[in-house]
Amino acid sequence: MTDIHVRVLRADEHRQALDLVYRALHHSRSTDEEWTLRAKGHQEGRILGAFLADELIGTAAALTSDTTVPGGARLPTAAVTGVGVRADRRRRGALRALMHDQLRDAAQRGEAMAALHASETSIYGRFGYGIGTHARGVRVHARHAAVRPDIPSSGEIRQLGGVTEVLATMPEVYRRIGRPRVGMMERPEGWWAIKYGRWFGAGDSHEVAVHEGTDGASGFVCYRTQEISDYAGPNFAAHLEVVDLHANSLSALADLWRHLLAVDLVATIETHPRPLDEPYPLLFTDPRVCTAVPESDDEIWYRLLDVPRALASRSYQDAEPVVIEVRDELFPDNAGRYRLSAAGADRTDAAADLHCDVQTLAMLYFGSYRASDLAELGRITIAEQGAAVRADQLLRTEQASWCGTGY
Ligand SMILES: CC(=O)SCCNC(=O)CCNC(=O)[C@H](O)C(C)(C)COP(=O)(O)OP(=O)(O)OC[C@H]1O[C@@H](n2cnc3c(N)ncnc32)[C@H](O)[C@@H]1OP(=O)(O)O
Repeated sequence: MTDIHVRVLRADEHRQALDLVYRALHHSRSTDEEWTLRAKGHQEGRILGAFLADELIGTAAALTSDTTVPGGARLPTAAVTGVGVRADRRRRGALRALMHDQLRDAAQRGEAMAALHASETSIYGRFGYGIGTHARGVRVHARHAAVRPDIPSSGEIRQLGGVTEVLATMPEVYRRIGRPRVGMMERPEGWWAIKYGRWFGAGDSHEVAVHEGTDGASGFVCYRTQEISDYAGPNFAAHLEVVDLHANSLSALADLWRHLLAVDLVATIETHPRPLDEPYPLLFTDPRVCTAVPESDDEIWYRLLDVPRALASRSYQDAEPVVIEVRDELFPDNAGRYRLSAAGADRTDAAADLHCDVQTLAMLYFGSYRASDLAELGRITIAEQGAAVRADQLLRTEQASWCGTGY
């Protein structure tokens, strides 16, 4: 709709935008304490507002970050968050206007991709976002669980104190553990204030335990416990919710679980969404103490903004080359043919073996989907038999891609 216009919000408009998003997502309005934390995470120029006349009707924000891509390179990324449109002004094009301006702004900043957690899967594909990583929560029956004693321990657990120590320590801990998985992202400084500041704010009961190996931090877990029955009966129990967990080895992961299982009076433990290929049952003496939490498992949606750069920045497995033709209506400069080979990716004039749109390319890029499956599902057109299988091999990643950061 033409009478909607989008502009960067001034700092004095940010709280109004936050409350608009909170209402859109059914949260209560921000408290003053929460606002103080949130304000620390806001990045100048990255919160957009959609206006009808002079009335703010929608907003979308982004954090400046980067994402690890196959092969280990890190690509500048707009981590999109805080998207909402007022309930009484929906389906008039406010989101469309916000998304277009936001993507153009990110591209102008030199960001090779935009990324987001989607509230609903039906929204973002039209803007070129495709599912890049997957994740699934794990539920463990703590009273019957024990970590297998033959998994070697590789360090000590140190529990951190209050919010000051946590905020001073955790950014460096996260940096130290590195980026063991494709899809992991840089956590901007303000992210820690927003997330951990809130988890450790007044009236909250979160804890952080850091795993310290011989070379320094190799993992950490942030969790909180909640009573699920009172002291009166014989079955007093608490539920432990893991809200953030990263480890750069399975032995560090096992040690963190030894710590979690040592927390007394806990009946059940549930984790934030984990990588799909983490061999969870094998951590425990009885593999059946854990089950997947039955939820949808798309984690991060990516929009490739600079396709030539993105394709040239990732690594490829050893296989015969394939030429892929990409369509991109919003960023026509991305459109064209690219030759992918074990040596890298370049534009080419050669005939295409496969054709797909930029959304499908994002699904291939992180190795989370096989080209041959997407071809069977009608998302890729094949010009040459065997090309999809070559693309499967070239684009395969060793481990499941996973971000592990909520924003
Ligand atoms: C990254 C994040 O922050 S995720 C959080 C997203 N926010 C929410 O889910 C909060 C609740 N929802 C909202 O605030 C709004 O409904 C929004 C932001 C999802 C959509 O805003 P609107 O201004 O109504 O969207 P807009 O009118 O621009 O619609 C653009 C297109 O998306 C479609 N669309 C919009 N919302 C939805 C939806 N929830 N489901 C399916 N399609 C949708 C529209 O039909 C339209 O389709 P078209 O391309 O065929 O024309």
